[in-house]
Amino acid sequence: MRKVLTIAGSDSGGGAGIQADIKTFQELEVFGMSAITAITAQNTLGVQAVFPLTPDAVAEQMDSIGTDMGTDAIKTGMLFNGEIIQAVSGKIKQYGWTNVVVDPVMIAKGGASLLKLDAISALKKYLLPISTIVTPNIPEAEELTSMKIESLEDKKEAARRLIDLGVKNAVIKGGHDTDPLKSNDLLYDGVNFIIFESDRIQTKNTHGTGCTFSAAIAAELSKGIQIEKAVKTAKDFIQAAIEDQLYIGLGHGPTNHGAYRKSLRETRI
Ligand SMILES: Nc1ncnc2c1ncn2[C@@H]1O[C@H](COP(=O)(O)OP(=O)(O)O)[C@@H](O)[C@H]1O
Ligand SMILES: Cc1ncc(COP(=O)(O)O)c(N)n1
Repeated sequence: MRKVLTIAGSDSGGGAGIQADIKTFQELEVFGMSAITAITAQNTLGVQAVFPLTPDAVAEQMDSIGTDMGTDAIKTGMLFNGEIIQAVSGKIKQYGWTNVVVDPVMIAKGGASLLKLDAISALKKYLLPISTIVTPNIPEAEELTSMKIESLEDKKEAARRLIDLGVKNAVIKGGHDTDPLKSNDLLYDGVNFIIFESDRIQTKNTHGTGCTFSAAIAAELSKGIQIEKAVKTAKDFIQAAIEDQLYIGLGHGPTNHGAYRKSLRETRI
């Protein structure tokens, strides 16, 4: 059984953060573990409160994994501040962990800040250079590269700038794109650009899509699967999860993490 560690925030609503990651790991048949960075009081209407943990508390959770179980891949989500980013980066280096997927979570869909502004430089300085892939949405990619993204050419330029920061691969996600019909993601491995196309699903229930997508990439990388194939599976996983709607809560509801495996079972029958 391959093992995957998520280092992220807890979402009491169960649709994003640690909860989305662990559900995704389970569905993709890997053993999920967690180091919690912050506890959020959150539901489909927004984030009501954030309680960050100390960098030491995060580091100790990582030590617990590192000194016993080990991990085949890591996914980082909400890291909240520069001190936690430094602690996480230090531990990844100390244990020599590879297959590091960084979802540079900055702002929740309702507008709440999940990363302090001054932490962006720490993300660029400490974490991206030791990462396998970074998975920003369009506003996050704009923030990391200090440029506006309005076209495919802009996305390509932003992806190049991300690789220049030392990360091996970058995928710029299309959820925030202005295209009303498509939600395409662009992967760049430093040599080739690959577009993962999908139809945009008309729904407000997209809470946790980015968390789920990056967790799925980490799960696949832990199995020794190559980046392009891992991103393809993650894209299929999130498309199925958004499509098979749950209608939970009054606001931006969660996706259905069981939908991808259900669709595989149905195609087998
Ligand atoms: N309405 C939608 N229809 C289809 N795919 C979507 C939709 N919204 C987001 N996605 C997909 O979900 C994943 C997460 O994207 P995005 O919403 O941009 O991330 P984030 O949650 O970090 O803001 C990407 O693969 C994106 O293409
Ligand atoms: C604890 C936590 N982590 C991350 C997100 C971002 O969620 P999304 O994937 O919708 O951008 C969130 N709302 N809460």
